Amino acid sequence: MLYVKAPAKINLTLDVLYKRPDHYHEVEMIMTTVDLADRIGVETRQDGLIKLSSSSSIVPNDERNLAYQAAQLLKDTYNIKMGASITIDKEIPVAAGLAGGSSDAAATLRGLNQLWELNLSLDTLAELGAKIGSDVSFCVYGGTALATGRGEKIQQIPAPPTCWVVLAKPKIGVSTASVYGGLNLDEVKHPNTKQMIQALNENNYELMCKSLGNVLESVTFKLHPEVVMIKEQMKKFGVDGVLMSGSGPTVFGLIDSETRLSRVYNGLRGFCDEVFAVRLIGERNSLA
Ligand SMILES: C[C@](O)(CO)[C@H](O)COP(=O)(O)OP(=O)(O)OC[C@H]1O[C@@H](n2ccc(N)nc2=O)[C@H](O)[C@@H]1O
Ligand SMILES: Nc1ncnc2c1ncn2[C@@H]1O[C@H](COP(=O)(O)OP(=O)(O)OP(=O)(O)O)[C@@H](O)[C@H]1O
Repeated sequence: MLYVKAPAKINLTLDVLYKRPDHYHEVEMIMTTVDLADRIGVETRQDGLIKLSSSSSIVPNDERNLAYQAAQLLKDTYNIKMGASITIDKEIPVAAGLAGGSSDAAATLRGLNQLWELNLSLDTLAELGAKIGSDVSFCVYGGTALATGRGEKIQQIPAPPTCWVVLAKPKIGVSTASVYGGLNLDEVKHPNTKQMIQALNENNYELMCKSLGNVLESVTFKLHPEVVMIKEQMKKFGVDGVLMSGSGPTVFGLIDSETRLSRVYNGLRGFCDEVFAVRLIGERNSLA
């Protein structure tokens, strides 16, 4: 069995520029990886079938699973006769705004590329990944990137200053399609993407914390007031910066002191379903 790491992502910024005729939204967002990861195992099957199992009882084990779709897409595109057994050790919460499914698909592409000796470049895998979902291309590379288009155009940028990240997810799942669908661009406050890029270029932690912004917060906050409450609690417990990731409902807080980290972590565990304290990684080579 070959094992591949599938880390979660957070959005440091998420801006929507306009709605496109194909019903997707043109986005501009800065994404980075955190040290909370699923573990994907891949093994060749001589019978040509794709079989998947996972440690989670809520993700499907059939062709609805994004990792299954990744294997099928590779097989179909390159006319591969071999099959694969895929296992998923799920650590990333599901439907959380952390790209868990997308990262599983990306890790499956990387893993099978190696296992089946296809020698495809990461750029080729990212292009394939875009057919599965908008976040998959970023997850193929990992690291830190500016994503544009519908999210599939990836430009690597410097990793953020290292710090702690507290992730807090309330007991609800959010549908990405309905959040984008509920967006009113006349109402939103756009994040300053350029300023965030400057912060990363300068390795400036304070400016990074000040530049966090996500236009989708306006929609998810209206649908789920408990997400607003988590954001307020994080501020109260003393994080340096706080934002909802993706379409939510996970909220993340950035902290650079271990003392404050335990205060925030313990405080949130009191009333939030799933809380994680992890490191911001943001380096491309961390996928090994
Ligand atoms: C919210 C984010 O996670 C931020 O990183 C992504 O923009 C969403 O990425 P994703 O979950 O991979 O999204 P997809 O599976 O491609 O799309 C799910 C649905 O979200 C909406 N969608 C997604 C991406 C985009 N740029 N515009 C959209 O309007 C569409 O209704 C689409 O049918
Ligand atoms: N490998 C997988 N892991 C998790 N969910 C999966 C997977 N494959 C398919 N799904 C389905 O995808 C849906 C979204 O799950 P996921 O955890 O990827 O959401 P997310 O973190 O909000 O994604 P994003 O941040 O990319 O919008 C769930 O309804 C789940 O059933």
